[in-house]
Amino acid sequence: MVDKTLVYIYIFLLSPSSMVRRTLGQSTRSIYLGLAFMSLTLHLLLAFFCFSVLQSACVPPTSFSSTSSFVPKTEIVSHSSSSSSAASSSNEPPSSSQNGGSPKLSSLDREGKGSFDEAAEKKLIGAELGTLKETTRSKLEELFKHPLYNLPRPGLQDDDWLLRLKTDEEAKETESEDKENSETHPPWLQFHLGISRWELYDRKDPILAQMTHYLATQRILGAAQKKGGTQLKLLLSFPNYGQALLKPMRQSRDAETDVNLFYFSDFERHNAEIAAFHLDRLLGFNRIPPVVGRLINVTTEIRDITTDHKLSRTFFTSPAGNVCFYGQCEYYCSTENPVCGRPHALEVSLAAMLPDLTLAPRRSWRSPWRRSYSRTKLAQWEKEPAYCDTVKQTPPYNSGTRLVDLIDMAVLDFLMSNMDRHHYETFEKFGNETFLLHLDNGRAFGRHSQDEPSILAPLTQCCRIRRSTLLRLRLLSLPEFRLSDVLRESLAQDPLAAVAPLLSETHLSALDRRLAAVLREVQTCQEKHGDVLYDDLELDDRGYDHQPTGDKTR
Ligand SMILES: Nc1ncnc2c1ncn2[C@@H]1O[C@H](COP(=O)(O)OP(=O)(O)OP(=O)(O)O)[C@@H](O)[C@H]1O
Ligand SMILES: [Mn+2]
Repeated sequence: MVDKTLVYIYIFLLSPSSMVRRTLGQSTRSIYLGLAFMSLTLHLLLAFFCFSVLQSACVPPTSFSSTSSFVPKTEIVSHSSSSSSAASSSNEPPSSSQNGGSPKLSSLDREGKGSFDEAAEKKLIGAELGTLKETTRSKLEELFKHPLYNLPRPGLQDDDWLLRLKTDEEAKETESEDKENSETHPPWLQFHLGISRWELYDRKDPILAQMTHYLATQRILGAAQKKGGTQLKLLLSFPNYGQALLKPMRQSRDAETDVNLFYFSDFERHNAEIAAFHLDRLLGFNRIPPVVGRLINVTTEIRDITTDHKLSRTFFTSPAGNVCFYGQCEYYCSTENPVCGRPHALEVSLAAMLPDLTLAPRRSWRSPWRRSYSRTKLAQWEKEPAYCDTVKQTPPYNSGTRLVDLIDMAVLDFLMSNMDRHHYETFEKFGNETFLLHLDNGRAFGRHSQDEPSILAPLTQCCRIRRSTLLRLRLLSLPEFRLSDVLRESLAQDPLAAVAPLLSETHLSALDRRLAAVLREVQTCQEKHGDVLYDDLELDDRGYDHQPTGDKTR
């Protein structure tokens, strides 16, 4: 800066004065020289002032330069690195550096506490304001420490696991070998082996973080269209035979559903699939397969590697120079509704695939509260106020946990405003005594400005709810664990959070509003009925409930 000032003075002194010499006479020359001298003096004074007074402003803040490395706006390379950059954008501290790069340690519920130098942070954001403690405490971590998220798990017998690798005899013979194998199994296989009668995964199992890391980072070896359903989705394959269900981003994240579109013709959203997985986990259900966001290159990671000709021939370059495709399906698979990269980069959701149907067949159940899927007709449940009485007497809703499971699902769907739950699935192996799979959440989170009370019909019409569910909902309505706060924190761990928050603040606050509505609904029920709560906290030690639906009440 000093050099620059001197150069400017030099130019000012010499250039104009040499011109003056050529054009003016002797008398005026002395006036100009006088002026030049004054100007030089003034500039020297100015330079001196800058040195003495403004020196600090000219020096880069070296003491803060180290902090810039804790907010890396880096490329999405791994679960842990992306989570730290995502957390930084919401003023959360990064996850522990010990977790860096290691999928094993980047446990989903350990986010929020890091090795970041607290003194440096105090300096940076001004701890004297007294807000530091508030901003660094992880509500998510606290929530998962709560006893309601650590209830004793039912004892599991052989027939309570979906898959088994070996018979008992074999396992005994090769116990150590077996243990070794379980450490080298690819994450998707470990995920499959962890599916039980009562839940899809154990929230505390490190395999969950390994699974999302795997989906977010593995090389894509194959991509083909997946049949079933109405909208475009792809089946990706990874090394070690892993697979994922891909749903692409089709519209801007915050685009609200067109008010003139029926729920069954609304676009599916990749961020809804991701957010639904996080929400279901926060509600303590663990009934949605792990879903993670990923930024893929449509050209190198789909177009160039796919052997699915029906898919590859729908690729084109748009007038804006973006690489697009549309595939073949019932809804929105046309040139007018392309899925486009920017120019190659595309946000997608990747869901872990469930075990193949040949290994673990599933049963699909039509929901008793299914909508009519007609523009003109109403469904039975919309016309009959006592509809639930009929359902309660109809197997499998007349015994076990099926009815309250369905009500759990209705609560999840109401919170995220998913009107498209026409069917649900269960694993055939477990018969009727098992959890319900909450698959296909692509049409959730379409509208934040409105709530859809009809989604809660199973709760309002039956006036039943699991005790554990209600207690967790109450917990999530407290300021210390506020649903919007824990979901924001949870979603910040997804790699795509580095691109933009997965749910806008408007959607997050809609969740708090809807949660309050659910609690009001339960309150209204309790004022009218005596058998609202289904006490699932007193089941037998295998999680079975042997009594008819009406008996486990409080
Ligand atoms: N993670 C998964 N693993 C294995 N199969 C899955 C998974 N997710 C979904 N499926 C299967 O794929 C089918 C289609 O998926 P999905 O329901 O998400 O598609 P869709 O186009 O949204 O369907 P719809 O148009 O009926 O709403 C599902 O019915 C389910 O059986
Ligand atoms: Mn769908």
